[in-house]
Amino acid sequence: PCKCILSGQWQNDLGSQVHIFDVEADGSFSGEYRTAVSATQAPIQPALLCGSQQLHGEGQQPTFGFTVNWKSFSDSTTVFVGQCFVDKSGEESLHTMWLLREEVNSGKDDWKATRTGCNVFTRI
Ligand SMILES: CN1C(=O)N(C)[C@H]2CS[C@@H](CCCCC(=O)O)[C@H]21
Repeated sequence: PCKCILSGQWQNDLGSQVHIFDVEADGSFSGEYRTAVSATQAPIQPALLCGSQQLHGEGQQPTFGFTVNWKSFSDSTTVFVGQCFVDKSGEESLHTMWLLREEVNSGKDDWKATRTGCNVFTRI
């Protein structure tokens, strides 16, 4: 069964939505990230993402990673890394950790430019 092929629509507890397009034979994919919360007054437009997932073997709980280039925000970038889990009733979830790097004006602000967190996405 093709469990945890990441193609499709996902949502997290912050209300963000991720649309992952087709996953290639080498595991690579692209997609869009729509945040529900806006850090600025700029209108929210979908940000592009690209990444890859493990596809080898029968293990149906593959690891993956992807990068989001924010459009309507402060020239920041987020990288996500995680694993897809399937529960007893076949429900899939993406357990991720992320690093959000904002662009700061000078190197002396470099120390405070990266936030981290963890986040779970489920299919919608
Ligand atoms: C909405 N979010 C979300 O669904 N996350 C898992 C976290 C990690 S990416 C961040 C949004 C960053 C928006 C761009 C910016 O504010 O510079 C936050």
